Amino acid sequence: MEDHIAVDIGASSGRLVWGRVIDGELSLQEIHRFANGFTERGGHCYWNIDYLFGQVLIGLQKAKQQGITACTLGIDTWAVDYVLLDREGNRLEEVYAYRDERTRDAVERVTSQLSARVIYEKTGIQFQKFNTLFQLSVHDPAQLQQADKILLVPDYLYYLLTGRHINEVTNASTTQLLNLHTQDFDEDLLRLLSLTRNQFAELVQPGTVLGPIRQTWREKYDLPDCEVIAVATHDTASAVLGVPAAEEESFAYLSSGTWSLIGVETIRAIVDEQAQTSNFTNEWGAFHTYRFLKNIMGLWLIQEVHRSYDEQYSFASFVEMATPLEAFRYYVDFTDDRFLHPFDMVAEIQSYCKETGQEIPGTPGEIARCIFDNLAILYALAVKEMEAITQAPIEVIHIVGGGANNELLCQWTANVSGKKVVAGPTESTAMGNLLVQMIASQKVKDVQEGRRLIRDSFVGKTYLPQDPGDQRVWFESFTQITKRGAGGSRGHAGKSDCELSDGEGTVRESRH
Ligand SMILES: Nc1ncnc2c1ncn2[C@@H]1O[C@H](COP(=O)(O)OP(=O)(O)O)[C@@H](O)[C@H]1O
Ligand SMILES: C[C@H](O)[C@H](O)[C@@H](O)C(=O)COP(=O)(O)O
Ligand SMILES: [Mg+2]
Repeated sequence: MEDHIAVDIGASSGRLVWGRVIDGELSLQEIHRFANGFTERGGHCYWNIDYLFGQVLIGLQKAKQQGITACTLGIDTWAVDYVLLDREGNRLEEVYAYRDERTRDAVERVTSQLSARVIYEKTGIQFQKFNTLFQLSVHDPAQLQQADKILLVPDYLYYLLTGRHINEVTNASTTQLLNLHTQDFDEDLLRLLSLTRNQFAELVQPGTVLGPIRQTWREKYDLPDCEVIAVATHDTASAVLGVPAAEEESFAYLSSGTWSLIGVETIRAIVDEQAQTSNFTNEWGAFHTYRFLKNIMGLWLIQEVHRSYDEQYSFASFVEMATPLEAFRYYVDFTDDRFLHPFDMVAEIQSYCKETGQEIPGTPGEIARCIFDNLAILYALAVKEMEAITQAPIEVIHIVGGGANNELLCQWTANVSGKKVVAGPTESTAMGNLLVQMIASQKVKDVQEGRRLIRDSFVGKTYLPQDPGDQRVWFESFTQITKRGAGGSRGHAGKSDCELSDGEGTVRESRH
């Protein structure tokens, strides 16, 4: 098969991207783009999964109209959220969105039955209150008992397309239900949830061929003849595959979209106390790797500010307004759960600054600058923590996803971390999705060859650190103000504060 189509659905937008290797380069074309986002009804947050599946079919129909008659197809989406199916394959209810408040106390409830340390040693997954483990722990038990199959969102889209039940491993690992040692769902955790193994599906690796699209869709829509392939269906796992790193590079990736997922690729999980205290995760990667990473609140913050200002400013204009302003006038600990789903993000940021005795950002540019500056500090802290935990130096940070377009944030990530930053590709998730399809189709030999193809096919932008002199001031001010805290529920990140010593750039760790 020469043509490949990636469906990449993030929390804020989705896209279908056509890819083909032409004269030794990866040629891409965006075929269809659509908005995504959860809606709130009756005090709960839901995804519109029927709308999303409809957009996939519309995108495939557009592909056929553009002359793609036969192709492979892969789907990736955000993590943790799931669908309950009955024996006939019908959805038992709406699909909850992970920002739903129902899990506010779920971590404490679960870890009172099985300790956090035991759960972390079993799974290696960061404690985020919206992980599937915690969502299922607060789900109506009667509904759970009726579930014949529990599929994650991309698994469900694959099921709708092909009729096949699967749980693909990279996304299944984000449930915090997979056992690192057995490489299967953990029996103790399933028992704690009163669930059984056969309520989940067959665990499959990226590259597994699932078959054709069901005849029922091909009769209703004029679709290409597709060979559907399970890719790295967790969008971040695909994003990591699409990072154009050279084989010899010691690199960190930063998948910068709604979330900022910053991490390194490892071949073994790291589940020591230091990793747990710093709330790093070991999500499963493609080809038997692990994604040792940390969730940082990300560009959700500016997406919500965009909404607070009635969408009158583009993301590019926020960057333009923020760029000329003084750096680090405000310090905000965006790991605090209060920023996970506030009613009004602008007001929440202003309240935090008032509560911590700081000046209050008032203009859209000041709010944006506050967000970008403090994200840069959190990225730099995560890099310092990873170097301390893995004992491996990080030479370059590859920023991929929509955030690669944010020149201010890319530059200040370099300034505060002291590392070289390479920005792009924006569509690394789609490229990683295509990469698995091309490996499965034997068009590309392996990940290294695929990354070389991506490197040869697009030009990234390099940012070198500037103003290294002020780093210590920024870190120490951030640490002092955020340690004072501002009320609100702190994130489940057992944060360790890395502080720079006297400017040599070495790292001295201090812990709460
Ligand atoms: N031109 C731009 N300038 C600045 N930021 C941008 C630009 N384009 C996209 N972004 C940022 O990228 C984010 C979306 O990234 P994306 O990877 O598409 O998110 P997701 O996959 O989570 O839906 C936006 O929220 C915005 O902050
Ligand atoms: C809730 C999860 O942590 C989240 O989905 C994250 O893993 C992720 O995949 C974010 O992807 P975006 O493209 O929505 O930023
Ligand atoms: Mg994304």
